[in-house]
Amino acid sequence: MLQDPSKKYRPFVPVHLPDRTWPNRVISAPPMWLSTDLRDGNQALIEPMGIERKLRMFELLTRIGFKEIEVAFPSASQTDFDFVRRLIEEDRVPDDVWIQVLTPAREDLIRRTFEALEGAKRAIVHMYNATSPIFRRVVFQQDKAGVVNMAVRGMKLIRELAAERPETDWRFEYSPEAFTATELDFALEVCNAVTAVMAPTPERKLILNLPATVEVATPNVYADQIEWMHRHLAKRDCIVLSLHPHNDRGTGVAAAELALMAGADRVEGCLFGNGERTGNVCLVTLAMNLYSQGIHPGLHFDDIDEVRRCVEYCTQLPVHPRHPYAGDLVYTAFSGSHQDAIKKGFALQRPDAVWEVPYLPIDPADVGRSYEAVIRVNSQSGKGGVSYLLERDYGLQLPRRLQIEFSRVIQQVTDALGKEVTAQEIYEAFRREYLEPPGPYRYLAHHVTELEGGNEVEIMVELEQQGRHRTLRGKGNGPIDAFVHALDIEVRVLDYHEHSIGAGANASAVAYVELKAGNSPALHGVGVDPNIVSASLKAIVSGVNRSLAQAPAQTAPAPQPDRRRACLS
Ligand SMILES: CC(=O)SCCNC(=O)CCNC(=O)[C@H](O)C(C)(C)COP(=O)(O)OP(=O)(O)OC[C@H]1O[C@@H](n2cnc3c(N)ncnc32)[C@H](O)[C@@H]1OP(=O)(O)O
Ligand SMILES: CC(C)C(=O)C(=O)O
Repeated sequence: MLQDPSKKYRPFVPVHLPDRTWPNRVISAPPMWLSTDLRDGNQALIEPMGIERKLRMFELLTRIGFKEIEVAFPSASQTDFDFVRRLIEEDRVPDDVWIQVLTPAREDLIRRTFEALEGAKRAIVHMYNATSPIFRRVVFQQDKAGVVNMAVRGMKLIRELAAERPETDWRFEYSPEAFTATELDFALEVCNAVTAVMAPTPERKLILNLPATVEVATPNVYADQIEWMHRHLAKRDCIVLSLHPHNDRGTGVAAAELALMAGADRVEGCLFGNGERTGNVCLVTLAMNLYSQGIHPGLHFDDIDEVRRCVEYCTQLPVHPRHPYAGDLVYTAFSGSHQDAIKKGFALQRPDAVWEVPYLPIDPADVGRSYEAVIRVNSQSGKGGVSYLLERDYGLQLPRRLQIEFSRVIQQVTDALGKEVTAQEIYEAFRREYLEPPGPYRYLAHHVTELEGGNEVEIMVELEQQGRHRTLRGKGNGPIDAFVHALDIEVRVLDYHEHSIGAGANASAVAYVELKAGNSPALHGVGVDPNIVSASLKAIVSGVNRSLAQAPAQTAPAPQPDRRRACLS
C-alpha cells in the first residue's frame, strides 16, 4: 500500500443538499422489488447458469414472491436468449409476474432483445448506457450531447419496436449506468430526455433506475443523490424511481435503506448479495431488516435454508456462515454471556408476545430455523450455554451453583479438545461426573420407616462399598437427614432441588444436592431414579463419592459418634 494514497485516490465530493429531508424519514412500507439474480447475478458467476439452473432460480424467485424478475440479457448469449424463449413458449411466467430483460443502447442488440421477447404476455425492457465522465471519455469517446443522444436513440427504437408488438403489455426502464459517478445535473438531463421520449403517465410509469454501479461513497451520499433526483425529475408522478446498489464498500444495504428514505420506490438486487465484484445489494437482508421492524416485506423466507440451498446450487457459490438472517451460524451463540442472556430471554418469551430475546434480532423459527443451533458450546462458553443444552436435550434443570460447578468441568473438556462439544458429549461428561462418579459407595436399595409421632424416620440403606455389601441404618427428620446420619463420614447438606423428567410410566425424578463432606469444599451430587427418595439418596452418594475423590485423605473417614447412626454390617 502507498504511504500517501491521496496521490492515487480522490475523495468523493459530497452533494450540497443542506435541506436534505431523508434523515428524518423512516421506512414504513416495503419498496417494489426486482430480482436481478438471473442477469446481474448471473453475469458475475464463474460459470453462468445454464437453462436448468436458470429455471430452478426463476421458480424459486416466483415462490419467494418477486413480481418483477430480470431474467436475462438476451443479446449476450444463446443461453440467455433461449431461456427467455422457453419462459414464453412454455408459458412459465405467472400472470402477476413481469419478466424484465436488459439491453445496451445499441440498435443490433435492442432488435435481438425484442426477438427474444416475441409473444410475451408482458415484459419490461430495460436499456442502459453509462453517463459518467470516465465512460464518456474512455469508453464512448463522446461528449455529453452524444451520450444523451445514445440514450434517446435507443429508447426511441425501443418505443417503436414495442408499438409494433401490441400483443405484449410493455413497460420500460432506463438506467444511466454509473449514475453515482455522474454529475447530478447531467444524470437529470439524460433521465428527463428519456422521459420525454417515453411519455409515461401515472398509470403507465417509466422506471428510472439510478445505479451505484460501483459503490464509491458513504451511503448518505447516495441518499443525497437520490433525494436530489427525486426532487428534480420531470414528471415525477409518472416515474418509478428505482435503486440498483452494488456493495464495493460493503455498505450496499445501508445505501439502499437510506436511499429509500430519500424517496426511491423500488430496489434491484440479488439474493444473498450475489453479483458483480462484491455483489449487488442483498435482497434477503433488506427484506428481513424490514420484517425485523414489524413490516412485512412482501417476500417470503419462511424456509430460508431451502432458499439458500437453491441459490447455492444455482450459483455454485457458498453463502457465508455469517450472512445476515441466512448463514449457518447467525442464530448461534458460543460465548458465555450471550448464551446466558439468550437462555434467560427464551425462558421469559411468551409465544404471542413482542420478540425480546437478547442477541437474536428475529425469532429463528420465523425463517424456518430451529432453536437447535442457537446455543453451541466451545471454550468461549459459560454455564448458560452448557445448562441450556442439558435442559433442552435431556430435561435436566441444573440449579444455579451446579451450573457454575459443571461449566468448569466442560471448560476443561473444551480447552483440552480445542473444539466445539455437542449436547451429547456434555451429557456424557455430566453422567461421568455426577451420575456415575468413581468412588467407594454405590447405592443399592433403601427402606424407610416412619417412627412414632411422625416427626422422625428411620432409614435402612443398602450400599456397596469397595465391592462389599453394607447396610447402614440412621434416623433423621426425613430420609435424606436419616441417610446422612447413617453414613460414616460427616456430611452437611447445604442445598437441595428436585424435579421430574419425562411423563407417565417413563417419568424419573432428578435430585440435586449441594453438600459438604468432611473437609472437602462444598460440591454437588446428582441422582436420577423413578423413585424420588432413591434419587435423593443417589444424589448424596454421588456427592460423597465426588468429595472423597477430591480429598483422597478422607477415603477412610473416622466413624462419627452419632446416636442416630448404626452400622449393621
Ligand atoms: C453494469 C452492468 O452490469 S451492465 C451489463 C453488463 N453485462 C454484460 O456485459 C454481459 C453481457 N454482455 C455481452 O455479452 C457483450 O458485452 C455484448 C453482447 C453486450 C456486446 O458484445 P460486443 O459487441 O462483443 O462488444 P463488447 O462486449 O466489446 O462491448 C463494448 C462495446 O459496446 C459499447 N457499449 C458498452 N456499453 C454500452 C451501452 N450501454 N450502450 C451502447 N454501447 C455500449 C462500448 O462502447 C463498446 O463499443 P466499441 O466496440 O464501439 O468500442
Ligand atoms: C445496467 C445497470 C443497471 C447495472 O447493472 C449497474 O449499473 O450495475
